[in-house]
Amino acid sequence: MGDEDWEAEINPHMSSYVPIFEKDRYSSGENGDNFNRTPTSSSEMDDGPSRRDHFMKSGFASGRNFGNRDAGESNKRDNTSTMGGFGVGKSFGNRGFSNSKFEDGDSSGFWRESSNDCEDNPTRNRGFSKRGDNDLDPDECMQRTGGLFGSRRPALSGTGNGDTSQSRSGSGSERGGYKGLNEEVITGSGKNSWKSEAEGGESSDTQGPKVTYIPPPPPEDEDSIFAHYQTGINFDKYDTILVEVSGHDAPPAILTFEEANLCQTLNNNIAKAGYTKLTPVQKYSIPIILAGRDLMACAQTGSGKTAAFLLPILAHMMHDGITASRFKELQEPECLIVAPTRELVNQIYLEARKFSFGTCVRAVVIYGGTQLGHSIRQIVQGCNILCATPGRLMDIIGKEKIGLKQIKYLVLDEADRMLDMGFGPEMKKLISCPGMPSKEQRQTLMFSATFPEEIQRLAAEFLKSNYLFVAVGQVGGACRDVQQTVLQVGQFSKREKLVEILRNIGDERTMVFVETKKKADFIATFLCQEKISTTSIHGDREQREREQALGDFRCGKCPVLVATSVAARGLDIENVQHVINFDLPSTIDEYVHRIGRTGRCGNTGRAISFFDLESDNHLAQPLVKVLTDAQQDVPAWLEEIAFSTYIPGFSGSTRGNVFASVDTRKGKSSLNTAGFSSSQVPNPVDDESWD
Ligand SMILES: Nc1ncnc2c1ncn2[C@@H]1O[C@H](COP(=O)(O)OP(=O)(O)OP(=O)(O)O)[C@@H](O)[C@H]1O
Repeated sequence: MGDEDWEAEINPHMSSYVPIFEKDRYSSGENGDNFNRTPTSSSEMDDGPSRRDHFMKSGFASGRNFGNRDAGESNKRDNTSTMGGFGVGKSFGNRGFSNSKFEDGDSSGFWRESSNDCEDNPTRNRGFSKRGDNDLDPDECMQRTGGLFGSRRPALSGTGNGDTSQSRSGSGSERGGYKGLNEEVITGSGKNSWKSEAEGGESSDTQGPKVTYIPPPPPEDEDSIFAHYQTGINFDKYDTILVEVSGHDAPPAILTFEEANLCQTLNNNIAKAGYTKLTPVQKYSIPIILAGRDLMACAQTGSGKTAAFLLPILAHMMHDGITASRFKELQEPECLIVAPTRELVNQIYLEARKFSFGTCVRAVVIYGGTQLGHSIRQIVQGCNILCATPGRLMDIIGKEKIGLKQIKYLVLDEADRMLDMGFGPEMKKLISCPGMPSKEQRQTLMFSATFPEEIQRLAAEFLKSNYLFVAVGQVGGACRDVQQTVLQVGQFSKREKLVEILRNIGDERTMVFVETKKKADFIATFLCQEKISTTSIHGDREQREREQALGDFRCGKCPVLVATSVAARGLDIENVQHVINFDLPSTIDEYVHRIGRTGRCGNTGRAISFFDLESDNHLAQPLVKVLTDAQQDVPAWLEEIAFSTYIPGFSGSTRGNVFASVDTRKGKSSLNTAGFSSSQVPNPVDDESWD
C-alpha cells in the first residue's frame, strides 16, 4: 500500500490517554480515581490509608512528600508537618545548620536513614559505592539477583535500616519484582511458561493496595501536539562534530530531510515540529534504519536520537503497511520501544504521536505506577507502536494483551541502561518470549549517549552480526554546550552552597541531583523552607506525584526540581538552564546523562557539581577526562586528585581517542571502561523505582 493510501486512513476518533506534564491537566477525576483529583497541598497532606502505609514502610511517619510543595502558602503549612516528618536533622543540623527546623522531632525518621544516605561513605572512594539507602522498593526489586547479569544491587547487609531493606527486598523477589509498591498484582498464569520462577511467584494479590492512578490524557489539539522549543545558537555547530560509522556496507549519510524521501505526511509533521535541519545522529541513523540494518548509535545528550529512530521506523511502517489499528483483545504491534523510566517512555510516546499525526499508525504508552486496566484499555483500542517500561510490558505480555509475532522493530532507548545488570534480565526474557521474532527477523535499534564496552558485548546478543555502529563525536562524553564547573564542597557545606547558588540563579530552571530518595525529599523540603519554590521526583513518589512534580517544573511553577537519577536520562525539558550535582553520581556515565538535561539541541546550559573529597575521589580521573574532552576548565586540585588516585584499567590519558566510546568490534578501549562504567559499578540508582 502506498504512502498516500495510509495517510487517507486517518482515524479521527483515535484517542490516547497518557499524561501530560501540565498542572491544569490533573483535574480529571472522571474515572472516579481518588488519586486523580487536582492535587493541592492540602489534598496531598490528606493521604489515604494506602499512602500512609507506604510512608510508614519508608520510615517516614509523615511529610516525606513535602518536597512536592512550591513555596508560599502551602509551604507554610508544610513546615509544621515537616518537623514531624523529617524532624531529625542530626546529620545536617548539627553541622552548621543548628537553627534548622529539621532538628526538631524524634530521631526515628530521617536521622537513622540519613546515617546511611547522607553521611560520608568511605566505600565510595573505591568506586564501588555501598548504597546506604536501604530503601528498596518493590518496583526496584524487579532488579533481581541471579541470571546472566547477576545482581544489580550491592550487598544490603550492614546498613542502618536493615529490617526494612531486607524484608522489602525479599518480598520483591518473591513477588517476581514487577510490582511497584502500589501496583496491581498480576495473578500468575499457567500459560506463562516462559516466565521465570521468580515471576511465577508473583501470584499473590494480597501485597499492597491496587494502583488506581489513571494518567490524564494529553491534549489532542494540533498546537499542543506540535509544541516545541527552539534550537539553540549552537545547533549549527553540530555540523562540525566528527562521526564514525563502523561495520560493513553502511549506506551513506543524508544531508537533508528531503534526501530521506519520506512521505508527505511525515514531511509535514517534521516541518510542524520545527525541524528544518538534521542533527548528525539523524543524518547517519536514518539511512541506516531505512536500509533495514540493525544499529547501535551513540550520540551526545539532547542531539535528537528519538527522531533518529522514530522517523525511519514510521517511514517503513507507512510504506510496508501495518495491521489496522482497531479494537482487538490481542494486539500485535509492529514496533516496540522500551526505555528505563516512566517519564521517558511517555516522552517518547508523545514524540511518536507527533510524528505519526494524521496517519493510521497508532502509538500507545504503558508504564508502571498506573492502573493496569488503563494500560490494557489503551492497548486493545489498537496498537502499532508500543512504548513501554519493562515491568509493565512483561505484565501485559503475561496477560496476553500483546502478541509479539508482528514485531519488526525493537528499539532500546538508553540501551546501555536497558542492558545493564538492572534491566538486562528483563530484556533477555523479552527477546525469548514466545512469538518474538528472532534477531534475524526483526530490526533491532539501540540508542544512548553512553555505551560501555562490556554492555556493547552483551548487546551483540540482541543484534544481527552485521549491525552498524554510529559514534557521534565525544560519545560517552559530555555535550560541549554545557559549561561544567566542579566545586570542592564538603558534605556539611553543601546545603549552604546550594542555597547561595540558587539565590544567584533566581528563577531559571534548575535540576538538583542527589543520591537518594530520602535526601531528595529532605533537600526539597529544606529549599521550600528557604522560600525557594521546589518540587521533587524520585522512585518513592507515587506516579501521580511524579507527574505533577514534572508538570510544575516544566511550567515554571517550581523552577527547582530535586531529583534522583531516575530523572537523569532522556528527559527533554525546555529551558533547563542549570544542573547541580549536589551529590555526584557513582559513575561517570550517570554524570554525563545528568548534565545532559541542560544544553540540549544547541542551547547552552550550566552544570555545577559539588565534589566531596571524602566520597568522590573515585570520580576524579574520569571527570578530568570528560571535562578535558568537552574543552572545559579543569581545576588544578581535581587534576591532582586524578593523578594521585590509581584506578586500574584507566588509560590515564586525557587526550585519548576522539571517539570516547568505540565499536568494541574494533578492539579499542572506551572511556567508559575507566573503571567506572555503569555495568561494573553498582548502579547509582539502585534504590530507585524506574518503571
Ligand atoms: N532536527 C531537529 N531539529 C530541531 N529540533 C530537533 C531536531 N531533532 C531533535 N530535536 C529536538 O531536540 C530535543 C532533544 O532531542 P532528543 O530528546 O531526541 O535528544 P536525545 O539525543 O534523545 O537526548 P538524551 O540523550 O538526553 O536522551 C527535542 O526537543 C527534539 O524535539
